Amino acid sequence: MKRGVLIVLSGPSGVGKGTVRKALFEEPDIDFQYSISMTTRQPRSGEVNGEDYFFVTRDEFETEIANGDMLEYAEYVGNYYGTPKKFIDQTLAAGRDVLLEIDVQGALQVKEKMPEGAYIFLTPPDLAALKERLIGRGTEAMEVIDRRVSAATAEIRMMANYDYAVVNDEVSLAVNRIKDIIKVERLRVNRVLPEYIKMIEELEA
Ligand SMILES: Nc1nc2c(ncn2[C@@H]2O[C@H](COP(=O)(O)OP(=O)(O)O)[C@@H](O)[C@H]2O)c(=O)[nH]1
Ligand SMILES: Nc1ncnc2c1ncn2[C@@H]1O[C@H](COP(=O)(O)OP(=O)(O)O)[C@@H](O)[C@H]1O
Repeated sequence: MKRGVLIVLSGPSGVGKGTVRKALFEEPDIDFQYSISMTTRQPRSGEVNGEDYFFVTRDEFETEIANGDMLEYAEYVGNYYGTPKKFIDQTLAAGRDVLLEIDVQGALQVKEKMPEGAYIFLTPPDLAALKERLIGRGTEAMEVIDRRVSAATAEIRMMANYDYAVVNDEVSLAVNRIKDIIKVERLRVNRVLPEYIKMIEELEA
């Protein structure tokens, strides 16, 4: 069976990853799965365990790490965030595509292990827009915002490690660009060829 495509949506904090990912999954014709991350941070009001994140204790998270069950993880502002490995392995093996929405550190770890994925970097139209979005979201103090913006400049340089750059000027436009990327990724020779090789081998057997 043809393996599914791993799609990694990443980019600096405040660029709109969560917003764009949610809008993408509201589209009627989406036929890929979302990899739900695990975190030790407290759920925010309205967040649902097993939908937004798997919310676990530090002990539980550290056990997962020790067992080798995390594809990648990062510590961010005192909390662990990570991607459970089993769901991704099983879904890709079943021929279904999976989307991960993770920070830049995490995406680079995944790329080392799974370079065959499609790595999408979401960019702000400019740095002023990034700062305005972080202010507008109203979840961080000004000092934290300034730190996130300066972290973002370093992260933008990491774009060199990605396959695609998608500007998040308008959410619906960014969503359409990502849908186009996924369509193209499914047509890459290295995804299609193994199936044909198998057919030829069966014919020759
Ligand atoms: N490495 C890694 N980062 C993650 C994962 N899930 C979420 N993150 C990142 O962790 C950071 C904090 O996430 P969160 O607390 O939900 O805040 P918010 O995304 O800034 O609203 C964000 O940059 C997320 O993209 C994951 O599975 N792995
Ligand atoms: N295209 C956009 N135009 C204007 N504001 C946006 C856009 N995309 C996201 N935002 C806003 O920017 C803020 C940060 O978005 P969020 O999805 O939380 O970012 P991230 O998940 O990358 O940290 C939110 O307040 C969100 O509503």
